Amino acid sequence: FSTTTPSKPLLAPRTDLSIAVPPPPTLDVPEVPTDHDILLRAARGEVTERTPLWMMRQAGRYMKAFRAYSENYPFRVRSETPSIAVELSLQCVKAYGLDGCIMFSDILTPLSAIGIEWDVIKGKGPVVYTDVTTEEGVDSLTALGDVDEKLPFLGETLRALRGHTEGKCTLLGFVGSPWTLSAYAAEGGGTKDARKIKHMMYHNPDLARKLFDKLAVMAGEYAVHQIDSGAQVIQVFESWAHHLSPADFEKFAKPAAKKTIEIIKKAKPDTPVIYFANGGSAYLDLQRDMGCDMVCVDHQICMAKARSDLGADVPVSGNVDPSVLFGTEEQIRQAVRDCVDGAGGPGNRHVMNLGHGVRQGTPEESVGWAVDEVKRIRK
Ligand SMILES: Cc1c2[nH]c(c1CCC(=O)O)Cc1[nH]c(c(CCC(=O)O)c1C)Cc1[nH]c(c(CCC(=O)O)c1C)Cc1[nH]c(c(C)c1CCC(=O)O)C2
Repeated sequence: FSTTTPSKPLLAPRTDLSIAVPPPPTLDVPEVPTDHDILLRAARGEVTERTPLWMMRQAGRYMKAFRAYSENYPFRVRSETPSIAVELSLQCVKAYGLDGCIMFSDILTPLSAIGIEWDVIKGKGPVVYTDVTTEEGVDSLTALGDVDEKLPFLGETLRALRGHTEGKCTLLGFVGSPWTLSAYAAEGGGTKDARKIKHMMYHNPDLARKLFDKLAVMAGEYAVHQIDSGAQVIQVFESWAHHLSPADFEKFAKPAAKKTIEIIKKAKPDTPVIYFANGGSAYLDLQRDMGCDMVCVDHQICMAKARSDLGADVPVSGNVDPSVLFGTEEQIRQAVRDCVDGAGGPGNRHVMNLGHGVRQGTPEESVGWAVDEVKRIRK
């Protein structure tokens, strides 16, 4: 991987994309690891020689090299400038030898292409400015349209990333699930109780479904565009499943997510799709038939039970508690071994991950221990 660290902050205004010059894709692969595509194979549901891994939010502020950028550029500049997004995606992969590289972007990124304005504010998190809780609001949302025209950085970033990762590791794209995106938009950002989207669901279910449906189509088409641009696996993030009872998941979120997955699989049957419902481990039985290739599991359940709830035939991803990374080296290694064992042993149609994202403040060396341990456990 050839990437660079900024020597001085580039104080570009956030609308200035003139620095968006990605380095040409480099295909100078010095030594080709035989397991370069192990994550892709496992995500397809194949038995592998060991368990591959990547970590949700593996590109993040826990890394000093990442903070060199996050302290100097706003989020949208970082994620919408291909040269920076490429660098931020690769930092952790280079540092730890992860089996997967996920593009540095956000689930909210495509919203601006359908008429929903948003930003990530330092110290506050994501903010959505457009009201989607009214009939007019929902009707005003447009189709995704031409992504290369509306969000040109996306394809550019993925194509450059694929040049860097080819023969080395698997490139992951991702989308937010329709329900989680709708909830983010309705709430206007983070929420304790998702009250506004629930109000819509209970008082005006037809309007709520219309919103979920629009976002389901958008997310599906956006994922297809990512695959056309080089993504080899897609993860669908139902990040706010913890706000949903099993009944509401089944009634509202599941049909919408299934629609997104259906659109992806119809256009790209060979690209594996991983579905992750954060906080949804109490209703894994409802996720058996999402139409995805693999179900990612949060850390509120032990992996052996998750496997049994899902059925042994369902490939799984997850689910080491991200907080374990604040523990000792031995505790971290043990948690990784327990997770591999819980999934039925190394390479048993399992992609190792955390049960949610790497937490801010995680010691950088902890991530290294987790990666090292999973790579040591072979058949
Ligand atoms: C819910 C969600 C969001 N964004 C995302 C999700 C789904 C994953 C999950 O459940 O955590 C997806 C996401 N966001 C980001 C990635 C990058 C790739 C990766 O390393 O996983 C991915 C896959 C970068 C990011 N996206 C964001 C950050 C942190 C802020 C920053 O870097 O400036 C990163 C690294 C902003 C963001 N965007 C969002 C949140 C909650 C935040 C964090 C806010 C904060 O901590 O201040 C919404």
